Amino acid sequence: MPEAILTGAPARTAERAGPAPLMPLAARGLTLEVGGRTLIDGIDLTLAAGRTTMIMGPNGAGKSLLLKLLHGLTPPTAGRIEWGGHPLSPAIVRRQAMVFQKPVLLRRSVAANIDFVLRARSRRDRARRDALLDHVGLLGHAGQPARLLSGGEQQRLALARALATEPEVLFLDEPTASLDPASVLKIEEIVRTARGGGTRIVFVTHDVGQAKRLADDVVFIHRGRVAEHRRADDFFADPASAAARDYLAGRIVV
Ligand SMILES: Nc1ncnc2c1ncn2[C@@H]1O[C@H](COP(=O)(O)OP(=O)(O)OP(=O)(O)O)[C@@H](O)[C@H]1O
Repeated sequence: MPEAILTGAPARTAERAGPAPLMPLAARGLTLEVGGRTLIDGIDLTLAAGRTTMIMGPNGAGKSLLLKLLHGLTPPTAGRIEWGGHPLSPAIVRRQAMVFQKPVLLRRSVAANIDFVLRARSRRDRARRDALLDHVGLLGHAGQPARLLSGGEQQRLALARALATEPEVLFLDEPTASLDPASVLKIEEIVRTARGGGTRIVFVTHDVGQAKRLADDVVFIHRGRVAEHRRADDFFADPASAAARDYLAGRIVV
């Protein structure tokens, strides 16, 4: 079974030249104002290839909005985003996928949810679908209506749908926020495998333990700005910003 089916991004080698790499990401002066409120306030951010970035910060800091801006779901009111030196475009967005806290699924069977994505990419093939379902532990549920799955299973199906697009960048917005610990670990394992296969992970979480388990680097957002962006070990050992220090110490940060 080809590794890419399970892990997301196909290997890009000299022999198999594809489009230019999406990384690094460079966001400059990224700003979003809505109704006179500055929700994202001049963010400068550079993300290198081959890593898992965890985005952390208190409620309302702007984490989800940042993800939506980077993935092109919301246009900024000022600033720019470049992926691999190119402005964000529909072609770039198609090379990325996003998973939300509430799984986005079709009211069809588990298998049909994957078939739909594969067909949209002209890659429908039963072996491929079954490999994806097996990878997320849902092969035995293939014929069931997706809406009857448990919350954790639905989220694994949402992840399988995202992986079916072979994303080079996978955005995850609190995908495990309402799940039990066993489901959380299963999803983390799938994310880890995707990263191992070369998919760039950008993951919003409130769960400090999860961030420690997965992060190569941490972006801490506070009041629509990057309070700090550090290697994970450094961030957790000695956060530089007062907001992150308070957050990690369990103090209320507003
Ligand atoms: N479409 C929108 N229009 C107006 N305000 C918005 C919109 N989306 C988000 N906001 C506001 O922007 C701020 C940041 O929202 P965002 O969802 O990015 O926060 P967050 O850091 O992800 O928070 P949480 O951890 O609670 O999910 C919040 O004050 C929110 O109410």
